[in-house]
Amino acid sequence: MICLEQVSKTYGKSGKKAVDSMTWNVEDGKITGFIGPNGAGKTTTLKMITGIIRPDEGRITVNGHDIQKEGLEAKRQIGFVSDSPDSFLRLKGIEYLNFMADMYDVPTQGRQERINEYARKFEMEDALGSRIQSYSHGMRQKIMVMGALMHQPPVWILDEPLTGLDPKSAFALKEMMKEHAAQGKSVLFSTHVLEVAEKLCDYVAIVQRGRIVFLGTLEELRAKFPGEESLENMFLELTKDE
Ligand SMILES: Nc1ncnc2c1ncn2[C@@H]1O[C@H](COP(=O)(O)OP(=O)(O)OP(=O)(O)O)[C@@H](O)[C@H]1O
Repeated sequence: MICLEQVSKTYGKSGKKAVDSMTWNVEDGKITGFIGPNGAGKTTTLKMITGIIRPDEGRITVNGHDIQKEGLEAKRQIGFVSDSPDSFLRLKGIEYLNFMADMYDVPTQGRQERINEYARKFEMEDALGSRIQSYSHGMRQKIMVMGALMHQPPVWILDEPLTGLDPKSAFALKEMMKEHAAQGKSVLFSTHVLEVAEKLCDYVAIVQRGRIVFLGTLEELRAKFPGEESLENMFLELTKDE
């Protein structure tokens, strides 16, 4: 479980809060979709949960570990895929996966089996021997997902994970997310694609100008808008500028 208590973040001296007093629990055993308009604060929130940036105020715990005070333990719980998969470009895919496995003390025994399994699921077997810089965007996305999952983290945090994936790989990742949640673990992912959120999520958190404006199941969201069928219209209503 991920717990945020009164978390805020302001960049620079603008005074405008990118994330504003956010209090929120991401439950185990569920897929939680994090949706909101451009600039609403999704990436900032995910980067604070993963310890990449520090909140100005508030507290974040991941499976009971405070990301500020017990960073290593908290980070061990997390597999994070960022929205920009353009890193480690000079490494070959296989080197990157072994690097990630080394970073997280994944035993060599069983490592190759895991690599083979993910490579098969994402049809990356033939690409692992090539440098990441030669990969397409979707392939880079896939190798980042594989790397993030090498240590079998209980908490998955994925920033726009389906962008650029071909239908087969998107299907494979969605199935993996469902299996992970079904094992009682957490999946939190951000998306702009409301159809994906509708089909995949148990819970949605809708963020607008750094604040959570709705948190609950899709049924609860529908109950708020009786007679409205379209998630898009509900989303637009919740996030419209006053
Ligand atoms: N490094 C930064 N420096 C200054 N301002 C930033 C920085 N990163 C984000 N912001 C600002 O913080 C706010 C929230 O941005 P964030 O990237 O978290 O939104 P988002 O919901 O992920 O947006 P998108 O859907 O477009 O990816 C925006 O106003 C953005 O301009």
